Amino acid sequence: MTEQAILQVDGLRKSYGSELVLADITLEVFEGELVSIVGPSGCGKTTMLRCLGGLMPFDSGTVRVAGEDVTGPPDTLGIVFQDYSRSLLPWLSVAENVRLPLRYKPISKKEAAERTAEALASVGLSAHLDKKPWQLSGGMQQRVAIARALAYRPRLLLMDEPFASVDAQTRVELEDLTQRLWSERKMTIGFVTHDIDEAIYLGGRIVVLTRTPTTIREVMPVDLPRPREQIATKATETFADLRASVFSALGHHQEAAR
Ligand SMILES: Nc1ncnc2c1ncn2[C@@H]1O[C@H](COP(=O)(O)OP(=O)(O)OP(=O)(O)O)[C@@H](O)[C@H]1O
Repeated sequence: MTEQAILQVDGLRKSYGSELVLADITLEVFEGELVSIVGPSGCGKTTMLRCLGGLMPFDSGTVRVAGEDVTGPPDTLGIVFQDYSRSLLPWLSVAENVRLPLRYKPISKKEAAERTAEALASVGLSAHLDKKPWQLSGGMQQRVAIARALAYRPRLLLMDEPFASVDAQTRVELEDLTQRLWSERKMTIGFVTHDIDEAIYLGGRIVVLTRTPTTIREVMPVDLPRPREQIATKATETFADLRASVFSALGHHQEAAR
């Protein structure tokens, strides 16, 4: 059986006015993969995810999710953004925030309620259903945003620097939560980060982007067994070697751009 690409990006090009941001992105992500995408600050990571998620038009190229050309937000795709304070509605409870997008799915109210409860349980927030997002810590708010995406049951989940705004301890907890949810739910995840260790720790492959006008510099396989563990995995020689390789792939480009 051949592997099925859930995401196919071919020659994606995107400018803002005269500023060319994405020059040529060609990438396949296969069903069940967790792919990390790293790149220098401002290289267009968010722009790329917005194009992949059908939230923004692009100049040329094609994006296909589950075999369908992306012209608007695909039903099979969920996105978790970095800025949870803007993505959650402050006047709705935690449970209502998670349930909201399910209104657009052809499912009964009963099923929507079940999915909401199940998703919030899986991120450890069953005790906080009736609170407002602003009554929770930053890490808990990002768990709500993750639960909202899970309840939607996407085949492909894109995460845009989701843990960049939380403290270091919360960040490692959320990384482990992501790893667990990915392995339990057999989802496909595209995880954008500028943190090299996070990219290696989570990814089965790492896509390294250049600076703008952005292309893919390198795709590196991550040959580390799962489940990964924060201290043991990061202490391995393979992890250290990968850290050096990703660092130099990013740094090499900076040299070339001078
Ligand atoms: N809506 C917009 N209009 C015009 N230019 C934009 C817009 N959004 C982003 N840009 C520009 O496009 C480039 C890439 O921005 P983008 O936010 O996609 O990069 P990024 O890699 O996600 O950045 P960061 O590492 O800071 O998160 C930047 O030069 C930015 O100023």
